[in-house]
Amino acid sequence: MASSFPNPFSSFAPTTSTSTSTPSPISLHPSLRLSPSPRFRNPRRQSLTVKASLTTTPGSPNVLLQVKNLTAVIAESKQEILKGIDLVVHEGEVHAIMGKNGSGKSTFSKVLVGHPDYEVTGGSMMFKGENLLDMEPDERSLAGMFMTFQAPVEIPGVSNIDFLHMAWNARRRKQGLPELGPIEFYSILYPKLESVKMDATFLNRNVNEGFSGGERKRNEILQLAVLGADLAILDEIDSGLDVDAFQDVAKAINALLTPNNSVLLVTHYRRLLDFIKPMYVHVMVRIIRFYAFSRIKNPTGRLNGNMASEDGKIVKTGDISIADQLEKEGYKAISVV
Ligand SMILES: Nc1ncnc2c1ncn2[C@@H]1O[C@H](COP(=O)(O)OP(=O)(O)OP(=O)(O)O)[C@@H](O)[C@H]1O
Repeated sequence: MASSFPNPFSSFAPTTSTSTSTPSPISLHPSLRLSPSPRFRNPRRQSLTVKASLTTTPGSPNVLLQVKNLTAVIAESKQEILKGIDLVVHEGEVHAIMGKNGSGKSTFSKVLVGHPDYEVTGGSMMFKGENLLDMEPDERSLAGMFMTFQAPVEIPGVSNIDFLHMAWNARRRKQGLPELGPIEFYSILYPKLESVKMDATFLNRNVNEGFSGGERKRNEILQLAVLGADLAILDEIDSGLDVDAFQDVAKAINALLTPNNSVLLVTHYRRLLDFIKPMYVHVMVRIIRFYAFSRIKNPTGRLNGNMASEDGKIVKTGDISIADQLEKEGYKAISVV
């Protein structure tokens, strides 16, 4: 999607409070408790009954995320973007989603974390056995979801360190643990800064304000490293990174992988998958089919017919060889154009 999607939390008035006991009502990252807003409430959340059952064979990894026949529209225009997504992610798995521009990859990622620009119109999304449709964005984050955005937004008036500290303490509260003061928190933060090779001066700058594209991406990975996640959804984390930053970020992500947490990578580039190795590669693609409704040719010499697109779906799933095939042959290897 275009690099300038709106701040999902722009409807919240920013505060500059640095108090750790009273969470700010604003935040880009939903780890911070947000004041509930009707805009965030999914009007269908009560009516969409999830029938998905999360069954696991003894000894096999637990299902972390199960998405069934998910459909979603743009909240404002009601244009349907997701047209029946199915996806299962187990603990410890890395999945990559590839696909042509505009096929719905970012929309899917944002729908998973509850972005208010979209409304779910059907299907189900279960995370750790809980119905995501019953959870606000901050609840999804506190349950262990984390998303890095293609274009991370600025949060004027909130320093990076205060932001991380508040988000950290929000997680602690959720876990029933005592909050940490600034000094204790810094001792946790400092090694993470080193792990993503980020200069400490970035901590006192307002979140993403004036950051270069690559610095924003690195800052997102710092947030992930500090807060942790059971499911990290990384939307084009590789875009805009120089060669060194690319490797630093990939290393930092790999260092976060455990047998219990999972990563969903949205990427256009095979190269990232050399560093962060996915077990599954899914392709979302705009398939355009031509249906001839008459054998009679029109004056241009073409058959009369209709074009129908089948985007907003995962059309193919496999291993890394799919990414190799796309690299060599492009999406025509998969789509019918
Ligand atoms: N808030 C929105 N308002 C209007 N159109 C939108 C909105 N969100 C998504 N779309 C449209 O939905 C389609 C899918 O967009 P999305 O950003 O999900 O694609 P993508 O697969 O991530 O693309 P890219 O690879 O270019 O990032 C596009 O045609 C996009 O213009």
